[in-house]
Amino acid sequence: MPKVLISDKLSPAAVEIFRARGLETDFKPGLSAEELLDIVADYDGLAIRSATKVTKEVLAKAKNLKVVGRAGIGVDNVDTAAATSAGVVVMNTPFGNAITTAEHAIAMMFALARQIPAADRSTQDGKWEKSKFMGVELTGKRLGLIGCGNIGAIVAERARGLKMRVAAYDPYLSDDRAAQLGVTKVELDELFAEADIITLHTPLTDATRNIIDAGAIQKMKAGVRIINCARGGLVDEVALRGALETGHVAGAAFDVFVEEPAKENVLFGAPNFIATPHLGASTTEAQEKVALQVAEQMSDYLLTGAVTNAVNMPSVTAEEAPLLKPYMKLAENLGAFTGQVIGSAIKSVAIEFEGQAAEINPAPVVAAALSGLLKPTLASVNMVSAPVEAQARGIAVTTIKHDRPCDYQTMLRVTVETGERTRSMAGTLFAGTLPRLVDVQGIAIEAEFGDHMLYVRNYDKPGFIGSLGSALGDAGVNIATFHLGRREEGGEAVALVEVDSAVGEDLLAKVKALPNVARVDALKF
Ligand SMILES: NC(=O)C1=CN([C@@H]2O[C@H](COP(=O)(O)OP(=O)(O)OC[C@H]3O[C@@H](n4cnc5c(N)ncnc54)[C@H](O)[C@@H]3O)[C@@H](O)[C@H]2O)C=CC1
Ligand SMILES: O=C(O)C(=O)COP(=O)(O)O
Repeated sequence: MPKVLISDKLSPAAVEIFRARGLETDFKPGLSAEELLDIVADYDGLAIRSATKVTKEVLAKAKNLKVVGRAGIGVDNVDTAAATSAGVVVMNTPFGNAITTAEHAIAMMFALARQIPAADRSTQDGKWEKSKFMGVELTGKRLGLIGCGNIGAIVAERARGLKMRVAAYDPYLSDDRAAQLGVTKVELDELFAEADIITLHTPLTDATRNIIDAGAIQKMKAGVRIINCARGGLVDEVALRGALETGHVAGAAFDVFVEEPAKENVLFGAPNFIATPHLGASTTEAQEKVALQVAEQMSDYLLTGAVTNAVNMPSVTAEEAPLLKPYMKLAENLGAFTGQVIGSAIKSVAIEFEGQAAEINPAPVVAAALSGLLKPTLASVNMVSAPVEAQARGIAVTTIKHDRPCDYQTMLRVTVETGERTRSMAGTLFAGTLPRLVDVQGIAIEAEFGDHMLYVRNYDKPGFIGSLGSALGDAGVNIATFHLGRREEGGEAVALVEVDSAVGEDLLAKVKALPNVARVDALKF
């Protein structure tokens, strides 16, 4: 049974779900990086929030790991590229904490507008400084959103309810969506020039790092207020400190910092600066939602192969998973067959879907075909890593669906080109689940994929079967199944022989030397 480690403070709901689904579960929130390195090899699944750093080193140790589940949105604490190369699915829960985080941004906006934290401290210190804490009204003010995805859109809706005028800078926001949200789409400089309050809701990327820097602050209205409940690093902290000191920025409220946990920070103690310790997602409701969701998603993947909300793999629904599994196996076998006989660098791969196969979700099947194809040349590749490995090698991948009469109820074909030669294999599913090879290089054949096989290209001449049988028998290799196909009588032919043990180089050379044999390969599936 798969084993899961929860290494961050997830709601106990996650433990309950994992255990109810029959997974062995260890709940160890607050593990140090060293402790994680020591034990991670034992687990098939790792459930985290933002504290655990899933680095290259962790992934290198995690020999059994199949899935990292982030109970939350941002996966910047996971080395997703390294996870993909290691064949580990990374999934998140993109919606469960969005409302809660948007509410935190709104709370920060009120806290800034009315200086609530400072007023609270002063009042409880017995000062009653009524005139010191003059606030600003939010009604009618311009709110500038940088990023208008899930959370930004919720902030926009709430802010419109507060009678604010809302503008958004988000290159990926469509005009229709902006109109639906009642938000004015603006360019970044326009937002900087017009906004009374700016709130950030983008991921941290190369394009968004320091999107608010000293130059940007210069372009802002004097008296602007800035809220960051998205990611540390979106705002240049040193530049902001300077602007808070001069009063050009009238206040800032941050939930996230360049270095976390932020025990020290250049912004701490600056005038009108409010800080919370990455609390955006921390409500009972949100934590229950993300914990439940991540535990269900991870259990589904580990137990059924269903993939939901993965950031590095196409989705496979729970309903699709049982239907797609045999197709993925067939595609992997067809890919593995071609990969083992191709012999030189691959330029392109086409995966064709015919009959009932033309109706299925092709992406996971293509990933499985690529995984089989690349396995003979790459030490460890699976359907998570195969598409990026193919891309990295400049292999062009095409998916073709045919809507035409087909000899079989369902059929997949994998065709690989190297520039010098083309290899093409097709297969079907017997009884909807059993992979069968039905075509090798245009020659009809009907064969199962066995663990050890001999693939012989020969000429259709009398005596071939006998001499091949004797060569194998003399070497003590038992034949399990024997399948033949030929292009025409006396012409090019194919023999696929399933054997009970691996065929060594000596025996391969003997078979190759038999009369009428053109080539022979030992295949493994
Ligand atoms: N403080 C906290 O505890 C939490 C923080 N977050 C963070 O909030 C942020 C937003 O989350 P969601 O709204 O769920 O993400 P999302 O993916 O739904 O939205 C992000 C938006 O940013 C936009 N964007 C991307 N590049 C941009 C650019 N260069 N300039 C302007 N806009 C750009 C995208 O088009 C998208 O609309 C993420 O960084 C997430 O990690 C999320 C949950 C809790
Ligand atoms: O979901 C996110 O992106 C968050 O930043 C929430 O982080 P947390 O789960 O509270 O450590």
